[in-house]
Amino acid sequence: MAPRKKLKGLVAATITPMTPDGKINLPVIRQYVDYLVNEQNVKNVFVNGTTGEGLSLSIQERKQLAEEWMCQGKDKLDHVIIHVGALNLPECQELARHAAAMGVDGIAVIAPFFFKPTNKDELVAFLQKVASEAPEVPFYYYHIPPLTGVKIRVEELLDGIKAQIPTFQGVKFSDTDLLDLAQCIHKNETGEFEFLYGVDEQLLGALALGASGAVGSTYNYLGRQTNLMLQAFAKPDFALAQQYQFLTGEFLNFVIKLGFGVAQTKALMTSVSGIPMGPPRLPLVDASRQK
Ligand SMILES: CC(=O)N[C@@H]([C@@H](O)[C@H](O)[C@H](O)CO)[C@@H](O)CC(=O)C(=O)O
Repeated sequence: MAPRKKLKGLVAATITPMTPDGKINLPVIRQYVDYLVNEQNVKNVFVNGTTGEGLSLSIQERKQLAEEWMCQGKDKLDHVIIHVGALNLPECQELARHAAAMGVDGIAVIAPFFFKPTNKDELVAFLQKVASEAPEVPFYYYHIPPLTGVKIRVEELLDGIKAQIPTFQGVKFSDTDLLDLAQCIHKNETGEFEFLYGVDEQLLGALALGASGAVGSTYNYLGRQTNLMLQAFAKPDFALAQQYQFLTGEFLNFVIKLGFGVAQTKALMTSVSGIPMGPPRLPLVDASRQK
């Protein structure tokens, strides 16, 4: 595998723009890229994940989105990571091959969550079959137990992972179990793996433990502010970093009480950025129509 550029800064978990009648709205992605780069100072994206409703899209739609992000992000974005996870292996493999052919900067895979892996070996076997379809592409395991119900500890998964998945690059860690995260980072003495944290309201805690970066939905519209938190943390000015984390926390605490998810993220991003993100796809319902 060729030496790769280092992933620096925040990664926005992209929203999938849709038209009012539920089709993918590809033409707005150009404007979306410019908004992230120029208004939020965010130059990395994670496409077709949770926020992007990846598991609610057809394979064809996922490919089109990946292609559009690669095309519009050329010379503007630093890293385009494509989530290629699905409930069945052939679709994951097809998406992995497609992403590899486009020269993406990374692929990520969620644990399958209908028939679930029950232990580390089953999970690694599944991930390995996907990763091997893209042998030149850095591979991330996307750990999000609140949604998948797959609670296999990442710390366990890391043991011997490189031997089975030579492209293994790290983990997108979307869980509040900071003990597991800490154990992973502690094991990663040589720093060969990246741990990208995915619970935005707790990012500062993860940074203190040594997380290498962050992927999240709020960086679409709070990227500039969160970048200030990263700068304060790096300085180090912890008191200032805390103030930024408290601000994000106050906002999320308020909206979580009202019911916060992908539908609300779409509505929020539309009003903050002016880019029409449209409604979510069923079973999610438009935030403005919720009773
Ligand atoms: C469950 C969920 O959607 N988590 C978000 C967070 O960014 C989340 O929206 C944020 O922390 C607010 O709770 C991300 O981890 C998801 C994500 O990165 C993705 O869209 O793939």
